[in-house]
Amino acid sequence: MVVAIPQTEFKPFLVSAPGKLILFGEHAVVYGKTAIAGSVSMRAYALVTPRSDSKVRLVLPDISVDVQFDTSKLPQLNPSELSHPCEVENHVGCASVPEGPGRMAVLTFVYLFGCLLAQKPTKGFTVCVRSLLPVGAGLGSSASFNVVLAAALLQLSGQLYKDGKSTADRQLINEWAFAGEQVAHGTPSGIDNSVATYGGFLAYTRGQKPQNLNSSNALRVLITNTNVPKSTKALLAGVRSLRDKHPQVIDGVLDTIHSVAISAISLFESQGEDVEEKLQDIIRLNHGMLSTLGVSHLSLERIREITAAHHMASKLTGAGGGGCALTLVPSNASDETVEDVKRMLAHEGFQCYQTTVGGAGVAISHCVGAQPIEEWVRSMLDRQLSLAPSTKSEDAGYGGVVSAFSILPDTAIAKLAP
Ligand SMILES: Nc1ncnc2c1ncn2[C@@H]1O[C@H](COP(=O)(O)OP(=O)(O)OP(=O)(O)O)[C@@H](O)[C@H]1O
Ligand SMILES: C[C@@](O)(CCO)CC(=O)[O-]
Ligand SMILES: [Mg+2]
Repeated sequence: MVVAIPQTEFKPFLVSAPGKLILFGEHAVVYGKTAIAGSVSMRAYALVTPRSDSKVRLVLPDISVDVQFDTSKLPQLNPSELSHPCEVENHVGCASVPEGPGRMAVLTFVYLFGCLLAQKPTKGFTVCVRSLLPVGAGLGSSASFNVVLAAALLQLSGQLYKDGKSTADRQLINEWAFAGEQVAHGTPSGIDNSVATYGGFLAYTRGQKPQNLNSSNALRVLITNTNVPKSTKALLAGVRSLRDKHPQVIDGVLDTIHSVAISAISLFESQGEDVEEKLQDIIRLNHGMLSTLGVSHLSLERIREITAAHHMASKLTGAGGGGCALTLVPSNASDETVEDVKRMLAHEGFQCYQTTVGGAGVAISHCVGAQPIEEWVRSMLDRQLSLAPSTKSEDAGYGGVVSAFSILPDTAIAKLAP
């Protein structure tokens, strides 16, 4: 049963969740094949603060959204009466949802609010989400956004019993975050929200419990953002239509991608001398298959060329069509070589990130006592960033996040409005 918390009972709280890096198996995972992915150290943060009126406000400075609704105007939704979460479009009623790039994010909020909170009289609150992840670049920014939003609304509805720490809490967060991904993308596999919820390094097959991978091979990975915008929804639809036209051919490609992921699992667990070389091979093979599916881009091919000249294999990661590429850096590559590659990539206008793979999933922290909110947010960000050991706060744009959050509470949040 849903029990909404009266506003006076809740103190501000902060939810965070990581982005993800898919090493092998994107797209094929949508069709029931296995993929391998891990969390990255860059995270999304949702700060939830109470209000004295009955409005709910959603502030998304990263995509220039600042909307406010009267709780009584938002639709009550029963998920079992909608054939798919994306149908929320037909139920927004008189709640005005902006056109443009923020529309999907707001619709997701309306959907989750309508399912989780609208049944009960709910006092007002503000949710502000900021992210250290590049938006729409293949690192799972939508999934971490959906995980923090789902966790925040579940927390407000009184459905989390252990602040998101128990298996049952995480399962619930993951289910609702998946619904959020469905609002935006139609047919996601669930891998992105699973990584953002559980964190770690895992093999994922749709409908099965994710399998934790304990890689004995510490991976050195370079992520390069092409800065070419792409639409995950359109790329998923493109692969679907190709498969509808040529089912046997495309199923063969998807099966090969599955075999690549299965080989990768055994390589991650083995110790042989040739493991790294074989991983480089299957990275190239996996990219070739993705290119066959039509989801590569000239910019991604350029990254492959530059890194190949330094004996490093690269592939697209995430939905493709632009976004990011990952490069496996051989353990014997000198720092000088890596810096050379990074310089050449930067020269082409690409942006490189260095991150570790694997780290904590969703985390919720509450503001307690009389601590000023700005101080508390800063200390929480410090603590939550330290969940991902390799992230240095200054590398990750920490200052930007704090300044967006620090002008909360609500009276000052108007300054964030575009
Ligand atoms: N910081 C954010 N604030 C608000 N909305 C966000 C934020 N980050 C992501 N989103 C939502 O997610 C959308 C981008 O999701 P999309 O799936 O296209 O890219 P991605 O998740 O970064 O890449 P991929 O799915 O390939 O890993 C944005 O248009 C927005 O709706
Ligand atoms: C392209 C895809 O496989 C990964 C997007 O990060 C889509 C999905 O699994 O939902
Ligand atoms: Mg996404």
